[in-house]
Amino acid sequence: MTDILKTENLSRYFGAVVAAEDINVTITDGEIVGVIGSNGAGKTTFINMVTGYLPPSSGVINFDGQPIRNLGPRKLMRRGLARSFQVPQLFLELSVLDNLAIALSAAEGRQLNMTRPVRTPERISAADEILEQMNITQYRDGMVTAMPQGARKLLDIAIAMLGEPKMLLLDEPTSGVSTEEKYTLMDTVMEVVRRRGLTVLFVEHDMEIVQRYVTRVLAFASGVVIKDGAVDEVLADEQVQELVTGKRHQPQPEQGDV
Ligand SMILES: Nc1ncnc2c1ncn2[C@@H]1O[C@H](COP(=O)(O)OP(=O)(O)OP(=O)(O)O)[C@@H](O)[C@H]1O
Repeated sequence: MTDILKTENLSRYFGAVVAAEDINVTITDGEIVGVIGSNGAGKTTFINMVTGYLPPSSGVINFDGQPIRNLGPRKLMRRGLARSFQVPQLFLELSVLDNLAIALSAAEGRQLNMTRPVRTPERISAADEILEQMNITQYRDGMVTAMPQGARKLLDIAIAMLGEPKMLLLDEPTSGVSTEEKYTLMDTVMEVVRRRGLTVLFVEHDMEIVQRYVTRVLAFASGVVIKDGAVDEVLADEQVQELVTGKRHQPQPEQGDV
């Protein structure tokens, strides 16, 4: 197993606010890692720095063995690092198919051009393939506004997968999604992730989702990683319970224990 993402002393300050400080994280190819932390803990700042949306104040980011700190989101996407957003970044008044065709055209590095059709046979075929894998084919020809929130999240993640990334960073994939929809959504995403052998890092507030889908957790508090380890170990940690999850996530005693 090789390292795919490595950060060294990665920091970001907004004036006097310490949004992230000395983040040292190494992610191995194929890992599924959860990022937890209370509001304002620095999770999105970390994801934004790694994906080129926010320049770090200091520190190093290596992806796939190369330094990437000065690269923007487009270049990173072409290197194989893609992301989805807490609020899906979609053209609401366009069809689902057009959203995918436009994203594919951007992934190919093309500017939109009135004289060139955005729907080419190759793009339609690639769009149909990902729609089927994400179980959202039924929405293909309708506008994004006609999709429920869970399906919009799946479309946003589908778009992130279009450039055949090696690693996917998901910012709160289940936020705003109903309790009934969230497991179906995560099962669908994880099946595609497994089939494609992707590495995933995802920010999540829902500890049931964290426990079910990740093997390793990074716990953030006040811009610092306070714990990095196996999911059960991190969720059982006293400091994590105090600062991130609350006491209700303490492991329950086995039946018969006194
Ligand atoms: N553009 C900005 N300007 C000033 N301060 C910012 C900016 N972005 C983030 N911060 C601050 O940096 C800190 C970390 O914010 P961040 O959004 O990374 O937290 P988070 O863990 O993602 O929170 P949430 O779970 O609420 O999304 C917070 O104190 C926040 O107010």
